[in-house]
Amino acid sequence: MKTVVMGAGSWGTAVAKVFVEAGTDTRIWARRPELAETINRDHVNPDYLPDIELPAELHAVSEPSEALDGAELVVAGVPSQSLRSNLTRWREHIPSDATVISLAKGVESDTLLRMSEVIADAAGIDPDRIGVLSGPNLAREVAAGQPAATVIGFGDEERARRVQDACTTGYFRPYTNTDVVGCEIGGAAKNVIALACGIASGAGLGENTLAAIITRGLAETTRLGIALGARPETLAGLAGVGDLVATCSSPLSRNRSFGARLGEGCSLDEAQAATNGQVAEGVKSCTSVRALAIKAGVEMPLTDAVHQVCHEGLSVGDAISSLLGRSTRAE
Ligand SMILES: NC(=O)C1=CN([C@@H]2O[C@H](COP(=O)(O)OP(=O)(O)OC[C@H]3O[C@@H](n4cnc5c(N)ncnc54)[C@H](O)[C@@H]3O)[C@@H](O)[C@H]2O)C=CC1
Ligand SMILES: O=C(CO)COP(=O)(O)O
Repeated sequence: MKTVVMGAGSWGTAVAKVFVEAGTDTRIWARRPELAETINRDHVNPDYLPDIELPAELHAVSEPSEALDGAELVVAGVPSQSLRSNLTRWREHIPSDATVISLAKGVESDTLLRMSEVIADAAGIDPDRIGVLSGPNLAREVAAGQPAATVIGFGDEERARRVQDACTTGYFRPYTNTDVVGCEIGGAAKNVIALACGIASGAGLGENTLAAIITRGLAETTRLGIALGARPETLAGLAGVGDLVATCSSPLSRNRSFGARLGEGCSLDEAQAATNGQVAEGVKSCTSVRALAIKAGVEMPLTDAVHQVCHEGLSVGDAISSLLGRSTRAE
């Protein structure tokens, strides 16, 4: 399955390495020509994964037309809020029978569309050909070859199996799942809950608090998923609880680290400045996930609190008091 990964950030680069190591003919598109040159010459991505040696077979290009030429599988690896504008540029070069998967974990701000819906809308691709790859996959750990599992979500199971074959290695184990909605909601919502965990941890709170946030975060994510047509088992699986636990627990998570800076008292701008250009998707998705929940008539108190802390000036102390001040109820 001739594959191109469109986006050479940390996750796009790690995923391209996995596909090459699974024996798949793989290219990577980097926006900046100098990064493509460095990957080809030095077999390293110095900005995002500086200490990881990339396979010599991985060829990088910076022209979308060249990258997409003859691709049977297109892996979209740019951040959620830039996916639409990129697809508009890639659209005419995507082969008409190519399969497309998204790596991005977010919900588009203006439209509240999930990433697979953005791909269908912006590139005019049949939804049967669109899927996602989502799971507990911190890029640095996967790039280092540490054992990890993930989910390939497609409505069409046969297509999911072909992608699964193209990225199975001795350390990377993809499972298939036909519940694309569940995979996407799990991936987008966990970033928001990881921000909440970071905020709590930055404010000096301990493991009991974090366990409560993770567990109640899963409950509100599952409520939203079910309201949008997801299967609860998906949210109890790798793309749900698996990714939630990895992201909420790891110091490698950009969302958790971003939240920790807010919890320590940094402003949103100060926390943003400390990311070195890396994306913390939950900062924007807290607002779009909250809006999706309001539209679906679902309560998401943690997501609402994260949105208010990030974008409405609510203090961390007031957010905690307001969450604990909610009326008591059965679990
Ligand atoms: N890093 C990780 O561990 C994982 C990330 N993801 C998801 O993968 C997606 C991509 O994230 P990363 O690769 O980690 O991001 P990153 O922050 O490492 O890099 C983002 C990449 O997108 C490029 N980019 C940024 N704005 C762009 C634009 N407007 N047009 C074109 N390219 C643009 C950057 O140059 C960079 O190559 C996100 O949705 C993230 O949630 C999913 C699983 C793991
Ligand atoms: O999605 C991820 C792990 O599965 C990466 O999380 P962060 O974007 O918070 O680093």
